[in-house]
Amino acid sequence: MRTIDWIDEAIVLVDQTRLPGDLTYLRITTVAELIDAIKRLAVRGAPALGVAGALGVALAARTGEPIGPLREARPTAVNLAWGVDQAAAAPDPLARALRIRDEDIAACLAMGVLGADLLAGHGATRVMTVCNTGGLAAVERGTALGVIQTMHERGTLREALALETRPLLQGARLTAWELARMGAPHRLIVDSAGPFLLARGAADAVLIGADRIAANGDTANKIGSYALALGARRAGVPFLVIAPETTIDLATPGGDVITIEDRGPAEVLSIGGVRLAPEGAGALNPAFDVTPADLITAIVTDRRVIRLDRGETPDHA
Ligand SMILES: CSC[C@H]1O[C@H](OP(=O)(O)O)[C@H](O)[C@@H]1O
Repeated sequence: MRTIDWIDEAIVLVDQTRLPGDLTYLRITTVAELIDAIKRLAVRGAPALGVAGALGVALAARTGEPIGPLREARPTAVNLAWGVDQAAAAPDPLARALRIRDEDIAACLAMGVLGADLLAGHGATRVMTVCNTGGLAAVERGTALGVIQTMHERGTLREALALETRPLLQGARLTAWELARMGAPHRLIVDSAGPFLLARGAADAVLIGADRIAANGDTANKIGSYALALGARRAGVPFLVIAPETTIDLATPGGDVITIEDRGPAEVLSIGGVRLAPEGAGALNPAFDVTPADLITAIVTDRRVIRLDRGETPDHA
């Protein structure tokens, strides 16, 4: 099952807003439809957004729609703008987009091996993760959850603890769905339990994905990642970022200048269309946070392991 693909002159993608209840696909034939799917997280996850952006340029070549609004549809994941730029600069945008798709499939396999090898070296069998970083966030297999899948396939996964990931519940809805499909041992936890469970020794390592990695290693990822990094450091367990090279943005010097998507109060005040908070309550809803490089043990990409704990950085490793 590919999360996103090009089939019969259209983008076909899993509608992730319907999971875990229904596995359904959207057939996208205009850039406007693609932008809507990106904004409502029918398609989501940095690598998947890179492929979507590139395929969107191929659509625009057919429909004549502008690509600027596509490039800006979500600001934090560097991959979306990168995918649009790559395809727009290519003589054949569709061919370039299909290569990006295939490169992502290979990258996720490579990250799984490098990450599982690194964790084996630490004797880690119980891992904690936030949000969703499986095949649903890429084309196939994914990043951090791709490492967990590789561990499971090798028989070295004792348990994955997945944060539910409020407010949109990517962990409870998507990661738990993917882990169940692969038959991997897992349990869900509420987000605020993560640091405490690390303090109580519930996991041997924390694995997260990334939406944008700055040149110094500061990493933007789903809200809650920073808290896990603080908890991991206090507990003395490795904190690993798993992301393809395409998520590294050397043009961004540090995390302080990364734009953090604000998704507005509604997602916090209600859930599944049911109002949680009293009328009149306000809410803050940053979709991502930034983990400083000095709290990250290593960044595992499809080509290398960047040991931030040894002074390496993405621009010097
Ligand atoms: C494979 S990295 C995916 C990355 O994207 C997620 O955010 P969202 O669900 O809002 O697209 C989260 O930050 C993941 O780590």
